[in-house]
Amino acid sequence: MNENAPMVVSDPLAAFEREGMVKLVAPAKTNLFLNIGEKRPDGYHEATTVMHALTLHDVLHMDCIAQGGGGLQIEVSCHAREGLEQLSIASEDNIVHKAIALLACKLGRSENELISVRIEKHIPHEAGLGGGSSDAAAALVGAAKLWGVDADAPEIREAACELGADVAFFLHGGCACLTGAGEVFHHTLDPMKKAAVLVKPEGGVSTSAAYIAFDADPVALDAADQEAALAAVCAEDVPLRNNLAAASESLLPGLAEMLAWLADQEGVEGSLMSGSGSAAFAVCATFDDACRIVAAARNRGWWARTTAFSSARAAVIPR
Ligand SMILES: C[C@@](CO)(OP(=O)(O)O)[C@H](O)COP(=O)(O)OP(=O)(O)OC[C@H]1O[C@@H](n2ccc(N)nc2=O)[C@H](O)[C@@H]1O
Ligand SMILES: Nc1ncnc2c1ncn2[C@@H]1O[C@H](COP(=O)(O)OP(=O)(O)O)[C@@H](O)[C@H]1O
Repeated sequence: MNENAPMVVSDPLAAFEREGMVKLVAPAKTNLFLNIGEKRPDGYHEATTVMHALTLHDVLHMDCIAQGGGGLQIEVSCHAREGLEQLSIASEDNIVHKAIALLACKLGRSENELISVRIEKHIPHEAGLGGGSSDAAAALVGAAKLWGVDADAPEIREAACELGADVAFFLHGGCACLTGAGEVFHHTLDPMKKAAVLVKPEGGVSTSAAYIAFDADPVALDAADQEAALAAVCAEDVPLRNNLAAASESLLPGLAEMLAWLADQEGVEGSLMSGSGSAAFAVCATFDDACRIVAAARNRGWWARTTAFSSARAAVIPR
């Protein structure tokens, strides 16, 4: 090796990372199966879902800086990548901010310190891809690491369940069947090793708006599909169903057309709206099929990209 050759820095941010900082991966998810049931007295709905992590992910950089006073301070900045629309929310409204504050409270932590978080957003928001929930799970894992708290501490899972129905899944990742309001683990499934396409029309769907539209006109799935999802051992065995799709379609003109278009593409083995939408995924026979479908979707003006099913979870990236 030539010792005078210039050093190649593969990650440009690495040069700015302080010793002790933590970098985390926050994967997107899709729901292979989503069966919403009755509304409960707490306002949440019964849900049976099979979630699968995707290789598409956000990246979080977290640092802990000692302060002279003022207790816990949290600063979260969000940076849109890959041409995504900037998420214009205040630091304190970011679910990552809430996650860190909640975990500190549960751990009884009262040090004077600043937790600074920089989120690189690759996952579109209001897409049903769980970006915010995954960021929150990663922030819990990252804060625990910065504070020297065991990754299995029960406070982490408790905080995840309080932050939102989807957050707990991201601590587990891979493919899992969940019940309750979507936060109770039923069983783990063998993940799929397949290429996929994600497509999203302009505009998103608010999760709470989708649930309200669902209550106005509920759709029931077959009991046989519910049994198949609860019994499935592999991700491939899960029937692709989502009874929230009609509600989301009623909220976003153009969504139904996009879902029909995706289902009709050559090389698509199965497709479905992701969670509450507005993104959809298609399982593809080959990576070449996925690339061709992405190009065709972009020609129609939709956001689209290839991805793959993954066994990832929200986790620290080793340095
Ligand atoms: C629909 C799903 C499918 O995985 O997620 P997305 O596709 O939006 O990511 C989930 O059920 C969403 O989970 P999550 O996005 O964590 O929702 P939360 O923040 O907990 O709740 C947002 C709102 O959705 C409604 N909600 C959520 C979950 C549930 N089982 N019943 C509900 O009624 C409630 O009105 C709640 O105020
Ligand atoms: N870190 C974050 N990433 C994305 N959205 C966030 C974040 N923090 C708060 N939010 C808010 O939460 C909403 C839902 O999160 P989002 O990732 O869009 O979920 P989903 O698409 O799975 O329904 C967003 O529209 C945004 O207003």
